[in-house]
Amino acid sequence: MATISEKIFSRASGHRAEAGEIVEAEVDYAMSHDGTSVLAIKAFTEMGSERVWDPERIVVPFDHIVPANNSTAADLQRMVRSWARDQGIVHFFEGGRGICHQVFPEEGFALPGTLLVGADSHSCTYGAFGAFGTGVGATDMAEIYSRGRLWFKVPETIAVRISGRLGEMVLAKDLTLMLVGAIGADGATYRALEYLGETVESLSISGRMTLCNMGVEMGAKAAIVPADGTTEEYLRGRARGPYQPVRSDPGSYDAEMEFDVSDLSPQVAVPFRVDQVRPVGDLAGTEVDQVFIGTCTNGRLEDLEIAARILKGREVKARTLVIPASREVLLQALSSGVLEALVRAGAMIGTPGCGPCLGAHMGVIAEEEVCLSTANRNFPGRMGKGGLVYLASPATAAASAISGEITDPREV
Ligand SMILES: CC(C)[C@H](C(=O)O)[C@@H](O)C(=O)O
Ligand code: SF4
Repeated sequence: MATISEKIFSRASGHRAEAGEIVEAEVDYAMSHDGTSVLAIKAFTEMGSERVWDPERIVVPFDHIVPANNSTAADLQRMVRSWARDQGIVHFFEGGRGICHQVFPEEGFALPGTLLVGADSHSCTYGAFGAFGTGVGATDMAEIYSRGRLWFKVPETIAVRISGRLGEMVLAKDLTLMLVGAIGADGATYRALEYLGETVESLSISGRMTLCNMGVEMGAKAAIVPADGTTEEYLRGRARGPYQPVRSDPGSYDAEMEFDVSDLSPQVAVPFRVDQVRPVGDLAGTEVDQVFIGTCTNGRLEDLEIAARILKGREVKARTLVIPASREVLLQALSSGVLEALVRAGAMIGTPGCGPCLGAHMGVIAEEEVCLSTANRNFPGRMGKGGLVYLASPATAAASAISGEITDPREV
């Protein structure tokens, strides 16, 4: 009897791996971006390493500060580019291609049954494809650059079963925020979350990515949706190679939880905790200075589409920033008319990337300003010193953009 995580670590370590055990495992693909590559390269060099283990299995997308906002960022980015060139890194993605967690799956690296490690906490997003995706720090990444292997503690798994049909204008993000509120910011520390049940099965890849993306906000090492037909369909023509999906054996879980989302309303996480989650109705009327639709949580086509549906033919009152998660998303939004509807409504459009998500550039807010964001974190100072970040779905964000205050998307 074994869980998905145990099966993945068994294959990657070459022996039967059980939860609680520490194993050395071989990584299938590694990822580091413009931000964390800087530190990982420094550690790699300090370790005395000269060549990377496999230039085809290290993926480097530029996304956190693109285009560079000052000469320090430009210098560091030049250093990473030239290191990648010297090492012969094959999968280097220049700024504008998109957010690492969006580009990585789009390019077919996120495959069922694989072990994927990123130097970024939201690498748990790859669990949406039935993979074990996890984030590590720069020194661990340097070790992977060098040897392609790392020590891992095989996590116990909490099965989270979700039933019920999501209502009109109630999205995967609302389901995700509800779970973060219920499980808590440290409720899944060092566990793997496995999402099951009819509601999860009915989610699109985009919705599954939103769900898995916030796994780390509950402390989880990984958040996994078992691969199925929806996964296969997405991977057709994208997958980088053959893959072997794995499933958990019944009864292999450490704990099980159940939720019914039939009556769920749109949810909002209030500053400064991701698990301080309330129904949108409780916050209706809270004034909003800026609305931000984007990030690795909610910057995909589906997210922009729902926002455009709400904003079409209307005018935003709060300043509104839309940043597509990738060039692929931007192009689709362009050809489908989604982008035009957003621009006509008064939205600013940014270069695909992280944008102001972590307060670095392109939409940082002022002290005491309120931003309603579709991102995954609302810690103090996250989008600018003294600013307040509320987290919600793209539908709630669009509805609130029109009125300039937090608004239930079912009421516009
Ligand atoms: C910059 C990076 C290390 C960080 C992370 O790991 O999550 C960022 O992406 C974030 O969302 O805060
Ligand atoms: S969009 Fe935000 S949460 Fe996602 S990787 Fe970028 S900074 Fe981190």
